[in-house]
Amino acid sequence: MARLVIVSNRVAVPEEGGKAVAAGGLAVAVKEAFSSYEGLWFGWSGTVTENPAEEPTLIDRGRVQYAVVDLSPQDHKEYYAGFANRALWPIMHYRLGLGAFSRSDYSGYSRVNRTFARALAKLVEPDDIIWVHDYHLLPLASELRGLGLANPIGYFHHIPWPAADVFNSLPASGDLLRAIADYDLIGLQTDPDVQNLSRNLIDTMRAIPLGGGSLMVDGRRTRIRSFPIGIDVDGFREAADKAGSNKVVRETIAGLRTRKLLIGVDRLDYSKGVPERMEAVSSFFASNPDQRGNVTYIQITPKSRSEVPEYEQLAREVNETVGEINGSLGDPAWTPIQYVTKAYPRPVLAGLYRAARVGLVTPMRDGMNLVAKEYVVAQSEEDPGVLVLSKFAGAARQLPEALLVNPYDRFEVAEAIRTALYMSRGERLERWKPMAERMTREDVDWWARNFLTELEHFRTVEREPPTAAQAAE
Ligand SMILES: O=P(O)(O)OC[C@H]1O[C@@H](O)[C@H](O)[C@@H](O)[C@@H]1O
Repeated sequence: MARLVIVSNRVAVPEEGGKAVAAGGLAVAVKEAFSSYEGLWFGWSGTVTENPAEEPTLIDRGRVQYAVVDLSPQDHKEYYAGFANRALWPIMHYRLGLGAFSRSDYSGYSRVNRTFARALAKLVEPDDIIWVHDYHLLPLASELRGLGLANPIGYFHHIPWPAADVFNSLPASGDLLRAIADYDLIGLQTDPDVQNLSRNLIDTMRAIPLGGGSLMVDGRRTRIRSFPIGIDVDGFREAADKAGSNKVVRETIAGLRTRKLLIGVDRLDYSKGVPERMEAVSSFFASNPDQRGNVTYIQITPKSRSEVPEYEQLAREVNETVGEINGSLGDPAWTPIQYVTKAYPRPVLAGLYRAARVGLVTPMRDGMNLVAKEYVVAQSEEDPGVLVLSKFAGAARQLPEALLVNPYDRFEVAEAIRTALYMSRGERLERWKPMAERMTREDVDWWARNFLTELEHFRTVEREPPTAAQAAE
């Protein structure tokens, strides 16, 4: 059986006995990819230690072997908290003002990619296909090629790929564009992301388009295509169906009494637009005073990347915003915003989504946004709620029946909340049905299968040099 090797910064090693760990979107998606392969999942152990071992720790769990490496404090600071999350993350999310580039962080990022490649190369067999995930590992294929690996290597970028002028503001952008072309297949979330990267490679690297998404860059052929990531629809729907028996869900619903629920669930990240959303909810109550006391907004926002100063600052800003809004609008019998920073497991979230009349998913920019998809899938088919979705989330392309909003315009979002709350059941059903069908068709399995089927081609056909006609195109 052909082996699949997955590489990602975070690795979700299941507990012994097959019990899955609490997993984010990336981990669930990657797990799905192993359903038709055996193989290896390589990445950071999540541990930071003074003297990390050079060899990865190997953990066997059935058909998948996990190979994890620790990071030194310097690696963690420069590679993860520094270049990946203070330079690449803001730039990829179009937040030029938040980007903090440092040469030492970039050299740490390059060093960790090199160290990962050296450790991984020893574990890869000639027949393996390799699938690398996310922005922490842009140069990995290039490092692996430098060590002589000729295996098909694919890359999936979970976050947005910005327009050339934005990306090229990053001082290391030229190196990264050169390095990314060492992947055989590059998967992005949406077609605009594909256009942004392809255009940049053509204009900046003089790449030659070969048709069908293929480009010749510096004598190497790569293909760029969109593969919108999906969710585990069956698992999520089942969780929502069973959620009524969950204590947290039951008590939350009981606490609402007759109030309608607005829900937001996001990692605490400035790309998610949490304070902006709170301001929009505040505007809604300001212009709809009759709704005060009739609607509750629950915002669940687990803390994230607290070691990065911009995230610490955001945590303070959100606390202040919640305090101000609750203080000025609330009364002893009603708190407009219930804000929690605890992470809840899937059954609780699925139950809360189902109970919520409105799902508020209003990122300032997002590669895809799986919460939007989960909210849709969790709805009851008799009485579905309404999704208010940012037009700057990749998911908006697959969910055009949602109420699409500009998250920078708090009044537009406030108006959409009002429309959602007053929407008839007939219109809610009409909007929800096509979205639910699309989510079911385009689920995580569809996503993984599409990417891997295409990556498999690179074992043979795609490696052949372009014909004269293609090269002249
Ligand atoms: O791994 P972190 O920094 O805690 O962030 C959580 C996840 O955030 C996602 O949005 C990224 O695409 C993932 O790669 C990442 O793992």
